[in-house]
Amino acid sequence: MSPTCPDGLPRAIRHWIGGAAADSADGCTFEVTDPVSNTPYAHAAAGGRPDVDRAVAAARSAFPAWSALGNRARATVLTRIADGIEAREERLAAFESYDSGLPITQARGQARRAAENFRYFADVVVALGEEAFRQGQEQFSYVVRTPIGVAGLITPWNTPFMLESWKLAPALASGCTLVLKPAEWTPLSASLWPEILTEAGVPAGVVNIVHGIGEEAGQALVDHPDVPLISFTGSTDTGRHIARSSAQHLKTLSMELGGKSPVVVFADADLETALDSVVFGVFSLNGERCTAGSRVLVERPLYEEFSRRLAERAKRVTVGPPSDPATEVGALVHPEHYARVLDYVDIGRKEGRLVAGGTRPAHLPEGNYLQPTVFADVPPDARIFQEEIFGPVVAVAPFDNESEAVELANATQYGLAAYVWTSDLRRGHRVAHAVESGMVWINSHNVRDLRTPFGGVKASGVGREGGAHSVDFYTESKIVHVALGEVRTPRFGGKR
Ligand SMILES: NC(=O)C1=CN([C@@H]2O[C@H](COP(=O)(O)OP(=O)(O)OC[C@H]3O[C@@H](n4cnc5c(N)ncnc54)[C@H](O)[C@@H]3O)[C@@H](O)[C@H]2O)C=CC1
Ligand SMILES: O=C(O)/C=C/C=C(\O)C(=O)O
Repeated sequence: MSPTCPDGLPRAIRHWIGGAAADSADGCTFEVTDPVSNTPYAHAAAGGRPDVDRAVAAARSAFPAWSALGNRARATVLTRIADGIEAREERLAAFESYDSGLPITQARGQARRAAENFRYFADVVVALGEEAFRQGQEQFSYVVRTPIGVAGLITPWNTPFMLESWKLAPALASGCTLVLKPAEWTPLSASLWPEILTEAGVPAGVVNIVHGIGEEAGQALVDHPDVPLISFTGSTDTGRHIARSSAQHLKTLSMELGGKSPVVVFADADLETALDSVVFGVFSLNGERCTAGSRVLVERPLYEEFSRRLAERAKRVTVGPPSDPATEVGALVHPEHYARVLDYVDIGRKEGRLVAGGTRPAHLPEGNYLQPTVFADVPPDARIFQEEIFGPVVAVAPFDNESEAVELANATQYGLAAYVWTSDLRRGHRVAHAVESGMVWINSHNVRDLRTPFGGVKASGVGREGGAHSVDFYTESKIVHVALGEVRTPRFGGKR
């Protein structure tokens, strides 16, 4: 076990079902490792169908009372959850950083964002009104919004607790009860939910957590007939598989999938700010980020200078132990993922020109560390231009004019985020409109506004979450029409 293990590290990570910690029905567990020592530090319960069945049953029995509670009362509980997260910021960040390899300073930021998610959705549902429509003096129609039932939430390993909170908060605010299946590589921070939720007064059964392998616990949740909705964040391949499985029950789906987000830098851009943003955008969170700007397209007159300076900056990024406050890039989550990223680096050596990184830092002989890596002159058909690497690796390519920039930006199957840098705002908006992506930032890095729709197009996902979009997703709308005046129904079948 790593010598830097945080205080209070559990040796056993258990399910949370109906308000109580639980082992799997068959007693199965799996080993959980940290990305610095790559040795097991705990065993986690490996859930299967019987565990998911129990969790769904608990969520179903908690649903009537929770959904009937009313938005304001649920918002009060959400605010207490936010308080509980904030009170544990340090422990939460230490757990997250230890388990996932995220630098501790960034893990603290993610813990704060998790609390913000709960405060934000508490405010959203308190402010929520319902729509009404009037047709002159004849008819009045109003929308009744009801929580959809038991939500199935399946989350990834890249910023585990924050992304769990991004689904839990709107689901709970909307009146759903839920079953969460955290990612198996990073179950540690989810082990803090039970004490946070219990302290906040969340009734037993409202939130249930089943740990386990995706193909077993996750699949059982997707297949369960009493779970009408799945919110999934993860890889595009798994998303496609879940969509196919969900078709059987016609489930409501939200899919936040992979990305290969372009950063388009025009020659008139503010070079220093654009550089800062590109470096942060692809190397923060270890590059394990769906919205990472992992393809940088630079207008020809600026291309050589930009590539050279990006390489220089990448070489100066501090790679180090996740627990060190000076660390900017920590350890990649798991040896399997590390090997996959290294494979891409080998592929990139043949496809582009390696100008920075590509190797393990000399001062870190153990652990899943990679020096931030920059490939220049990457052609658009290269695998490192097309495929999501999900690590600290960036592909850089030149373009000659605006239409070529848009063509290159759109030349992958993905369409999650895009970034445009130019001092010509008209052009910024034109490019933003032409780029095929769910989100575009102009002269800005990935600054989030929780009121805005979050999600992608093409292979990057289906649906939007964030703000009112999340409430729409976790509720069903029913329209009630009522006649206001005299009713003149066309008469069939003769006179009265
Ligand atoms: N936020 C994002 O955009 C993410 C993208 N990825 C991409 O995916 C690649 C592979 O990562 P993986 O860990 O394999 O991601 P994944 O998509 O397999 O895992 C995400 C979640 O889905 C669950 N899952 C897996 N198979 C399932 C199934 N059949 N039914 C229900 N749930 C299932 C997993 O247990 C985990 O909780 C990464 O290298 C990266 O490129 C991965 C995680 C997050
Ligand atoms: O900011 C959000 O709400 C979501 C961010 C998600 C990612 O960065 C990710 O999945 O990598």
